[in-house]
Amino acid sequence: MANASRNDARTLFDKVWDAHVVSDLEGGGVLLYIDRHLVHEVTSPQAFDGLREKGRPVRRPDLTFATVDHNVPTDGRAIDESTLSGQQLAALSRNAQEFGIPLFGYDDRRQGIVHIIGPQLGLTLPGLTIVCGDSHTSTHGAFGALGFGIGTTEVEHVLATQTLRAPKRPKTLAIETTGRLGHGVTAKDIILAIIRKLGAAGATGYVAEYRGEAIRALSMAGRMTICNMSIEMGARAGMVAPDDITFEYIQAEERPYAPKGSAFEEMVSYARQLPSDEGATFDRTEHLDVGSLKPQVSWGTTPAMTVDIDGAIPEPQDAAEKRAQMYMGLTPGTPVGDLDINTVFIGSCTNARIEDLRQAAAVIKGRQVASGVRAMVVPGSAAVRAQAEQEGLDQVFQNAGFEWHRAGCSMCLGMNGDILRPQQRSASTSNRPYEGRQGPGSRTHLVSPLTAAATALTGRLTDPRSLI
Ligand SMILES: CC(C)[C@H](C(=O)O)[C@@H](O)C(=O)O
Ligand code: SF4
Repeated sequence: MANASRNDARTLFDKVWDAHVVSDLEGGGVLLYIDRHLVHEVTSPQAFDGLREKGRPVRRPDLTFATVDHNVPTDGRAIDESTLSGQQLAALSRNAQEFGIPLFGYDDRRQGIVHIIGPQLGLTLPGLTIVCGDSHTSTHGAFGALGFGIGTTEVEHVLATQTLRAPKRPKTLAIETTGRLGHGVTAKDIILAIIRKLGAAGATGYVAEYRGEAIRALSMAGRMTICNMSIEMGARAGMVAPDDITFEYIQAEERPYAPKGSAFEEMVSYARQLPSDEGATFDRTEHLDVGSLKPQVSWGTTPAMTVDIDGAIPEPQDAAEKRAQMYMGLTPGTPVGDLDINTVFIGSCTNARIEDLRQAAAVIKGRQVASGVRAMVVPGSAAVRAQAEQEGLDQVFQNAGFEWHRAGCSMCLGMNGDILRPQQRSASTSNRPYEGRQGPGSRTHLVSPLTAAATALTGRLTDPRSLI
């Protein structure tokens, strides 16, 4: 009996995956049922065109939700329909209307970055499969959902069938954390440290489950920050087992799509079965003690090229690191704290929730942005923006010299025209410091909202622990 129960032990991932298998595919793999399909304007136009050509409707418009995020202007500029950005926005409006899908458009108070609004509206729930034509769909795993990005061809398949062909079952990776975060060190620093340790492709083929006391102690915002960046080490998805913190978040009054009353109770009792069973085996296990963790900052062109905030640019270990240092304009041995920053960007689906804005505001309150530094806050959703304004955070930021923007992806990838000039250096709360991502020639350093705020005040990459 003991043996039998040990063999039956399953991980969180196994349970969610197994519960969604519709059938086996010929030649291997399975057909997976999809509970939520989130759609944005960049990866959906060809998918809708495909449906139109074949004369197919959207199978479950009630499980499909669209928003505009990547291309929306955040600085008050009008949408210009002569640009590719404007055309993608217009196409999504037309497609949503034609196919009967709810769209949280530019002026809707539910609008925002797709991975911020799913949880916020109560669409993201434990045990669901959630897909979107966007790699950071891993964010939703913070709820014990299986969320992952899909390509545009798959977007069309999910629109048409509400299922996804999954040729390969991912392997499982346990990331065991111990210790308690020190003052001024955050979830962003945990995930940067994990990626630094495992490498930018270190979790390819795996679904990561973040476990242990350091994860259990995090708010949902922190857990989302961590799951969000799972893809930055190649993981197919990241997950955290649901617990009371999860249920409290879902129960908050302002989540229109969350289950209520007995439906909520049912959801909770289902979710309580989901955590990995004792004795469940993972294909691989990694460990991180966060007790001595310092704020992290990326120096290179992948999130794995990261050091402690009080560290220095390392000697390049390979051609990729050498190239990254050339691109970033860095010499080995330079203390990170000596690097001058032109722009501070607080935003993105990694770190633009109300908790992130509150943390940053607490650092800058009553202080001033260093002269010559452009500092901007781009809330992750219209609702985050409204909440921040209700709390007076917009005033705190603006009094300090920050720009206060509308919600969207903005300078995370610069599709909407919010970009750096060539060779300008940013401290950014986003998730990818790739070449050219924040504009041609842009140099991005990934940091937490606390570190971004401290950096805005000094104009140099700054340890927030010196200011709080
Ligand atoms: C535009 C979209 C396909 C892309 C992604 O998939 O991640 C973007 O959101 C990003 O962060 O680079
Ligand atoms: S905020 Fe950045 S990472 Fe997130 S969806 Fe938008 S572009 Fe992608």
